[in-house]
Amino acid sequence: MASEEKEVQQRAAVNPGELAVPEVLPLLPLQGFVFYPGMGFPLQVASPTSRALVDDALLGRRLIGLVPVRTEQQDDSALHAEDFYRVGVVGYVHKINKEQNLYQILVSGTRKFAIESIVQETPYLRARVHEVPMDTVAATENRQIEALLFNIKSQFKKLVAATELPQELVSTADSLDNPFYVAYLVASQLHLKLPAEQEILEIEPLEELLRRVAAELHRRMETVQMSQQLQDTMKKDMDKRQREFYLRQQLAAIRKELGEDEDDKAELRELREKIEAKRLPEHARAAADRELGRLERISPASPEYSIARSYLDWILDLPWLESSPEALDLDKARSDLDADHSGLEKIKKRILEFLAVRKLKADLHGPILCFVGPPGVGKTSLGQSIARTLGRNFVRIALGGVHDEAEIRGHRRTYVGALPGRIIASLKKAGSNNPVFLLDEVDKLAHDYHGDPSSALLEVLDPEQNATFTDHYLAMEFDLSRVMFIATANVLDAIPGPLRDRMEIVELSGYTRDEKATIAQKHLVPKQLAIHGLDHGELVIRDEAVLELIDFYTREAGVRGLEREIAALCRGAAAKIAGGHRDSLAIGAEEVSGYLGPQRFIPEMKTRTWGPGLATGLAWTPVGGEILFIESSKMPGSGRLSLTGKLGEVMKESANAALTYIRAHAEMLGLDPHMFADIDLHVHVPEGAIPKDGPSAGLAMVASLYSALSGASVRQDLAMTGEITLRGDILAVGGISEKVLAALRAGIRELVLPPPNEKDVMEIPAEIRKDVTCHYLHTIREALDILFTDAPFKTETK
Ligand SMILES: Nc1ncnc2c1ncn2[C@@H]1O[C@H](COP(=O)(O)OP(=O)(O)OP(=O)(O)O)[C@@H](O)[C@H]1O
Repeated sequence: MASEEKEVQQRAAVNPGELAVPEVLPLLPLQGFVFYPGMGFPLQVASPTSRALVDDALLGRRLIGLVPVRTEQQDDSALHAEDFYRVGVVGYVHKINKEQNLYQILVSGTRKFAIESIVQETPYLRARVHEVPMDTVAATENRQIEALLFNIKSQFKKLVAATELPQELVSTADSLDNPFYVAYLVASQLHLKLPAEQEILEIEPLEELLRRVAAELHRRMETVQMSQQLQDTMKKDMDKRQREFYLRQQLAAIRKELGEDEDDKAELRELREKIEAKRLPEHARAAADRELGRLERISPASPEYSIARSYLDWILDLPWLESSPEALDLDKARSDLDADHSGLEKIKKRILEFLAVRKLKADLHGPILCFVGPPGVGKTSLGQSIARTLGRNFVRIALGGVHDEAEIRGHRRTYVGALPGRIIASLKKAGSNNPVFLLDEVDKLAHDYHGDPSSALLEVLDPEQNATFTDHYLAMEFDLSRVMFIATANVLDAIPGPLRDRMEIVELSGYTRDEKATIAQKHLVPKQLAIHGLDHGELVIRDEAVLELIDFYTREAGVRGLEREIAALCRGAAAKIAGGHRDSLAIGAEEVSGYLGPQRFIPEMKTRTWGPGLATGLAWTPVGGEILFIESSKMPGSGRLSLTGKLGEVMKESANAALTYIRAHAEMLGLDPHMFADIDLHVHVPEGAIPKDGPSAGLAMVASLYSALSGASVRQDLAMTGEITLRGDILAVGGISEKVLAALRAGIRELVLPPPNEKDVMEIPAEIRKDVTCHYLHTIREALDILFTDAPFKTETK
């Protein structure tokens, strides 16, 4: 044994790198790895065939062919030629350590070879081979190679630093002269798959080899870095969780010590009882149970607890199955509506018809009532009356300025501070699932990038869809089909089209002076007296005082301002009575200013000095009708027309059309057709702060301009509205009932109107209609005849 070892040592003195590649080599199969030139390490040889191979090799020059095999074949003796890769490395066996069935050999790789053919198959493979050169001659000159080598070495250094590779590898790589060896050393540390390792072994040109290794090194580096980042975040996460866990444990211990955990248990018990007692549909009960289960699992101190808790509260607070008993008695409805509102005959009739149809067909998915009209005409209070007469709860949902879909439909629970939308919140407020919802000011819905609230409303109002309305916060269905929706708006045109299609529009135009007086005495005064704790005997507000308020302290279509002024009178009187000065008071017209200060509105007609160039038009605004003065003036100039008073485009155009009409018909109208070249005209519509637009002032523009040009005055007791054409026709306009009311308010009782609008006038209640005289005229020429008592064309015709 001793002599054998000696022999091995002697042989080891040989420099294996200098040994030439023999022509024939025994092939030792390598399972799953590549042996690169320049490397040396111990191999274990177990199979009998391979052991025989080693034994034979030791008898000769100790050279064996180390060739990786493609297949994962455990038994070496079953391998065939095609299982081997084509290129391998010559191995020199330095040392052998034999145990019973296992040889341990120390081998170093020297040169590369390629298999040409197999010369022997058994007991092990032997092949005819030739050397594959590792040419380093070019390397010394090549800058590329130099750069690549530098790059590989420095990257490798980083890799070693970032991983658990032994530090010595860096110095080994630095000390190697042969660039091939450097490449192989690095490649062997990159955890490459066998095919990739073998590919590297097979690359012949040095530069290509170095590029490949540099690329693989780079990829490996990236993987290491990514895994490190991952590791870092996981570690942070773990640390945080561990800390939280620890703190919670502590907190639980403290709470236990303080006896608070009993409180928590009691709270949860109470919640469970509540859930059991509450009438809930299946899906809501399941959600409530689920949430309660979560509450039981999480700590009461965690933020999730309060989120889950308030969600559960919402479920418990909603009227899923509670509804008010519905009692619809049409006679009672009639008397309720009458008791709450004076006048409004046509509207009440429409409401009663609407209710009657609902009574006949309870599941009728009918349209939604929408009250359209100026402020303070009783839209909201009609809704309240309907709810009262039906015995349902009433909730008002203000939609003015709502611009976010989430306001209707809520925020998902993933948002911090999420809440249900207004529909669900209002249901909670209503406390029953069949309330009357008044959707106030649907015309003021806005929309922006947060989504369109009107589309969410569409779903709410659509009988086909609203049984399964889903709020984002609740994230489950709530049946809205029993809710009665009523909408209100000031301006019909501003209601989003699809919403308007689903509604039955009921227009309220405003009240006359007399109607306002009746409403005041029958409703507003008693209401305000009660609010201020004055009974009838203590304060009497006389009819003249109410008329004084209507004429000189308010200018409005509705009665909101009037109610406010009555409240002010009550406050003043209450102060006097409470001060002990008087037992009772009566307020007449003269006393009003003592309470409210000087008159605020002087009727416009009275403030005007009338004369040529003035005409009274009628305008429609969202808050009711208005009278509109048009002033024109002529002066020496060069034929220009200027327009002032913040007029909209359409109104400017109608001023131009009015002038064109007059110029084109100058002779017929008794004017000098040549005068226009030497004069400038100025049309002004006062109260400039109010924006004005629309074509309906066309006729008043003609009257005003003609009056200025001819020097004849338009009749002061007459107002007009109508769009004009250049040929002189008068076309229909909108807002007639509001305009008629506005004229009456201003004390004007004669109107010039387009003939198609006669039907609108007929819609106005007869007792108001009887106070006005309307002239329905087709052409401007006919209108001018009525508008002027004295004008050049009249004298000429005479
Ligand atoms: N015909 C009427 N009879 C009795 N009271 C009325 C009548 N019209 C309006 N009122 C009263 O006038 C006040 C204002 O009415 P309400 O608030 O309903 O107006 P609105 O049309 O809804 O206004 P907005 O468009 O600003 O909401 C209420 O106190 C209401 O009771």
